Amino acid sequence: MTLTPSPVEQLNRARADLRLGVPIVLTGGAGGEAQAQAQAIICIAAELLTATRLQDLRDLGGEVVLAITAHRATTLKARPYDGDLARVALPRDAGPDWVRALADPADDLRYPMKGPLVSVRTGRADLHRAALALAKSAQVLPAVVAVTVSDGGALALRHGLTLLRGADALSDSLRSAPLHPVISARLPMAASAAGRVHIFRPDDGGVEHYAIEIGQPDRAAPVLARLHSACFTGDVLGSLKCDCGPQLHAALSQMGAAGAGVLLYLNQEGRGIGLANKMRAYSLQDQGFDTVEANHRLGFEDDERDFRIGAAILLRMGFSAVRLLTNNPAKVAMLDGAGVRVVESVPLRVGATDQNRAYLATKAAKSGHLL
Ligand SMILES: Nc1nc2c(ncn2[C@@H]2O[C@H](COP(=O)(O)OP(=O)(O)OP(=O)(O)O)[C@@H](O)[C@H]2O)c(=O)[nH]1
Ligand SMILES: [Zn+2]
Repeated sequence: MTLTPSPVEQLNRARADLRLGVPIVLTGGAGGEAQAQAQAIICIAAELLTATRLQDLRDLGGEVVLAITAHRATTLKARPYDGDLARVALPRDAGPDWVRALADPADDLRYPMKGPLVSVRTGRADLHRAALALAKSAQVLPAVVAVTVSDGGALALRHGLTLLRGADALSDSLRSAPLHPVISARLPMAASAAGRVHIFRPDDGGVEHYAIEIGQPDRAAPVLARLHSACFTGDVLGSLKCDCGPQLHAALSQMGAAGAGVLLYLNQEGRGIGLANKMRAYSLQDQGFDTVEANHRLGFEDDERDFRIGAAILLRMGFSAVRLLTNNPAKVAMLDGAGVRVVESVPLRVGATDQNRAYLATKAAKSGHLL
């Protein structure tokens, strides 16, 4: 029936509910297995948990766990029995503050002893894994409080909760939404009077991305291109902690001077973790952790970006080969893997400051960037 939300629409509701602190219900069985179909969890984003909702979860009668990624578990010395994640049992007397202290590393150094933490090793973790992927896509901390329930469908119906069926296969749909062009308009810029901004919107209701086309690049030849990830602090505020602002402006100037080029402005703030989490990472960096360690302590990978989005936009615009302005070999590999041929990697070394020297050195040492 067309009145019923599609799985993608339902996914968006779930993402919004997680950001609100409203519980969602996930059921398994994407592969058609009866055993997995019977699996269900109800979960709430840890950073938004209230005492009342925690009590409601306890009243369901099952074991309440906090699912965290293996990176966060390692910091907390909790055993990640599920490989890439751990399900930490909530002690009976633990309240929302205890949960938040586990999810959020802000006070790790002030209160280092949080354990001993006991990880659950029985039962399946597929749905917890899906819930963590959803939390990342909602740009909240990757930590969810969850209870396994027997009839997820009935529970969701009874309480008017968003239900995600077949959620054990969620990670793929979260990452590969197709995009469609919305509008494009002329924009004269300092770097070039012949600028044009194109807006692309993903079909899954995720954030929009932009393409800035300069001049009239020849679609039959490799185009001078840049995949730029949003950096509010660097691009807008002129932060000295990174090199993003100078890279953005240097790339546009180079394209302006060449008379043609395309710069994708991808809304993947903070290497895909969102601005709030990036500021959490900055706060950890002030405690002495480097950019990679800070991401890990928060429970994220070093880099959560998906550059296939960039490839999809380039292909949609008719560009299948690029001369890519970057110092990041991972961008080259991702584009190549996604069907856009990188004929040349053009270094973009600008914006080194006393304040970002250590940051750039860490990216070179740990993330494979070329100095
Ligand atoms: N999580 C996190 N993100 C950061 C930090 N500093 C900068 N960023 C983000 O890192 C991204 C940098 O993007 P880019 O300049 O496109 O990428 P890059 O990997 O440095 O590659 P090239 O600049 O092409 O060499 C932006 O999304 C910034 O917001 C940090 O300390 N932590
Ligand atoms: Zn930056």
